[in-house]
Amino acid sequence: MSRWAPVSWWSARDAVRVGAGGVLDVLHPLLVMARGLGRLAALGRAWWARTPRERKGPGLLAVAACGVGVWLLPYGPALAGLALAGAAAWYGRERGGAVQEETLGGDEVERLHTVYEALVPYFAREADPAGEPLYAYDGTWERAVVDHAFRAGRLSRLLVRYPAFFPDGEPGERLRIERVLAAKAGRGREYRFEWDEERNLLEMTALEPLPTGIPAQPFVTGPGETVLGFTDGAAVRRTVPVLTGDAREAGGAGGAGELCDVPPVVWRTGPRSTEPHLLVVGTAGAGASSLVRSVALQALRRGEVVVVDGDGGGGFSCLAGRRGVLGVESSLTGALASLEWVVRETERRLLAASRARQHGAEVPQDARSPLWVLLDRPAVLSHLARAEGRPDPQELLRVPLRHGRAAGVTVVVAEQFEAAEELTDAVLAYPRARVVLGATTGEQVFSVLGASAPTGPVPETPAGRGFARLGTGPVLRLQVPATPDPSDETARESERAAVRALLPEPVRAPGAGQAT
Ligand SMILES: Nc1ncnc2c1ncn2[C@@H]1O[C@H](COP(=O)(O)OP(=O)(O)OP(=O)(O)O)[C@@H](O)[C@H]1O
Repeated sequence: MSRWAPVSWWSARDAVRVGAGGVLDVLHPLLVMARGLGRLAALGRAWWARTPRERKGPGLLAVAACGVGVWLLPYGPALAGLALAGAAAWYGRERGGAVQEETLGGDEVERLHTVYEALVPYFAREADPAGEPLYAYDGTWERAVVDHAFRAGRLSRLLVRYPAFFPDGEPGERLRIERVLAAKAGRGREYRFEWDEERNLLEMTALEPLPTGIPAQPFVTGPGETVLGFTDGAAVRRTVPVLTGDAREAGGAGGAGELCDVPPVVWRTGPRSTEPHLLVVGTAGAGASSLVRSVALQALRRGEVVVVDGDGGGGFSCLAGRRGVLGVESSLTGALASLEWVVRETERRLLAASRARQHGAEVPQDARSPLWVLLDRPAVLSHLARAEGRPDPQELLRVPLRHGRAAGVTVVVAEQFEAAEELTDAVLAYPRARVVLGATTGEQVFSVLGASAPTGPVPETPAGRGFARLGTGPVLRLQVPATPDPSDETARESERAAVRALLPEPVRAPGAGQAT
């Protein structure tokens, strides 16, 4: 063939392909850098989105200060440019990045298939009119599993599509699916389930355990705010600084320790609160008394409390005779006397507030300062009252429960599930802030909170672990701060010391009886 013969079509295409490949090879470093810069920008955006509002300003300030520092350093900008290029190259690698996409191994494919097979009995239906049903005994997981992620070889996130006929509005049906998924994804972890009823999607995410052992301490809160416990970062927009238990132990009880920011469940009380009263229901020994004690210690920072300890074993004697504690009662007679006083006090406050308003004056301080009525296990006293033919102490709660919000009176009732049916209608109806504690069933959670728990079965339930719901808000996982009775020798000494440190000063010599 002559040197000058026309080039054939195929050889021209080969030449273009080789040329394009060469150009891509030459540009490859630039492409990697561009991808890395994009990923760094995405990480920055994600950090910005998850940073609480109050920490954004200081964060920006720190970044700006670093920028000025780098600018002033000799060769600072050049070194910063090199560091950025290095970071971009690292994050731009083909399989690199903070969020590394895993190629599915055989084991992972098998796990997804197992999960799919476990769901088939619930999501498949005989004689499905759909030509190719999503779930079938001889089907495969690829169409049903929309997204998934594995961490350390275990399923950490799963998004599945379910058929439209599945009754996803029924808590019982949901619970069955959640149990199956939690079992197949691996026991020993807690999972969050989110049902997207509009798109027939169910998302399961493996959760980190909540922090346990955070001791009682003066939490950074505003007036009328009470920290019930701690929850997931994604569930609330706020964090509070706390000293962790280990840090306090390291530094000695109450000593300076390492601070860490944790997301709290904050309950707001007072005249503008939509959830002015709290109901806690727990299994025996789940930590309901500790939660009441924790609320009492926080309430005493700004108000006065009356405590009724139904079975006398809740460990509230540490509060007796302290400033702001108007009474700690465990007998039926004492409880009735205290609660009758609370009723009269609520009415007095209402009257004083109404008179002040009529005269266009400010409501006097003694008619609006916070008064807390804390009842632990009232069912015991109700039973005794019935046996002795005396009035039920719970009936006396009707007035503060109904009018307490306007009178600055907050009621907290804690009871065990076994005796929950002894709670009166008023106690069950008025408290709109609710907590369940302990190893509870889905039905128990629903009966108290009026909504299902967002997570499946809890593998291990440490004391003080449960769920909280404020009004009609979402159900939040909850870990109550460790607030033991200071005389409980089974509790950790550092935690007991932390409670002792929070007790208000005594108003009379120890042993002189209870304040009334
Ligand atoms: N949040 C918590 N962190 C650590 N330990 C806790 C927590 N809450 C409770 N405990 C411990 O669990 C035990 C039982 O707590 P508590 O007496 O508060 O439970 P309870 O539900 O009131 O039980 P009961 O009604 O049977 O007295 C105590 O030893 C207490 O120190």
